[in-house]
Amino acid sequence: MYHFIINPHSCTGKGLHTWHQIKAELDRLSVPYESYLTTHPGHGKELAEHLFTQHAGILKVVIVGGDGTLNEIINGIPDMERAHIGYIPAGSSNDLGRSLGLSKNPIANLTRILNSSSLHLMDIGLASTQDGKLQNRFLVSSGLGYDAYVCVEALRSPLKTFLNHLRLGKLTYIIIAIMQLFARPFMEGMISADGSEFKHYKKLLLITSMIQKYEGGGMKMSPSADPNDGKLSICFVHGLSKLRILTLLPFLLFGKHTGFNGVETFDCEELRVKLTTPHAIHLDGECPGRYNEVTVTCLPNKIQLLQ
Ligand SMILES: Nc1ncnc2c1ncn2[C@@H]1O[C@H](COP(=O)(O)OP(=O)(O)OP(=O)(O)O)[C@@H](O)[C@H]1O
Repeated sequence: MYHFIINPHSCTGKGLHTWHQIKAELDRLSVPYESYLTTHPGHGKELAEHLFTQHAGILKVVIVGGDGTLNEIINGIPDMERAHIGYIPAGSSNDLGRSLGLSKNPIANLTRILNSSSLHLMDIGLASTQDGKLQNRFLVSSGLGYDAYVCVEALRSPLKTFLNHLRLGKLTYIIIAIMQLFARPFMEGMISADGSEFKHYKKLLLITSMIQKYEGGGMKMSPSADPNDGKLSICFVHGLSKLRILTLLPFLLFGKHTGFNGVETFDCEELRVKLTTPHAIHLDGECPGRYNEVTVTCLPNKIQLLQ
């Protein structure tokens, strides 16, 4: 039995359209399944919690939606060891699908999941605060500062809806990225990796922890990220003027930004950040609030994907 969780609203309605195609194929093949459509933000998490409380043992959960829906669901699963997860991308940015090289064809993805004979184990990340107010998993990336502000804006911007209708959803992040660069102040704070001494930085633009290579609708933030190495790929930018950063954005698109002065990259198992003032954080594009002290950890081989 497969349990399908669908965000009909993902990519401004593409989720529902994709689901209709998948449902027809499931019915044609007489595959046993249950389906659940999300009705509001946060519902994916509630559905996953409910599903795993109601059923014992291993569950095959297939997610139809974008990275945000995936994020909600993996945060609702109490015990990742019990979840075998299939993913059919139907979002605006689909950075997990892009990083894993998944097909853009929903039926091809369904066929892959139904015929899956092995599980693809992959790392996930956990971002937390000491008071426990933040305790969220992520599959693709988590970022403090600039990339989070871009996500906050993308989530509420009518531009995303408009461009999704024109099938230009990827452009949303590029346009908002340029606008947010000049709208937001820099951060200041300290960073420590794997227990090293904290180092202080001024004019911090962003601090991003990547599991996958891509975020923000195809920005190759970490070209060397490996979702099976048990490590976070960190990228942070500091000490540059905004005009200089603007000239670097095209390089970021193609993952060629890493050699420049002011762009630091390294791998670690645990990253600790202490900012002088709270700033927005995103986890797979979902933005739970603003924080100033965050610990990000890699949880090796924590998710089991039907491949
Ligand atoms: N029925 C619904 N109505 C409105 N919003 C929903 C509904 N179900 C889920 N959501 C919210 O939609 C948001 C975006 O979902 P999702 O990530 O699937 O699509 P997307 O933003 O188009 O894709 P991506 O994250 O890949 O850019 C999530 O924050 C989720 O909470």
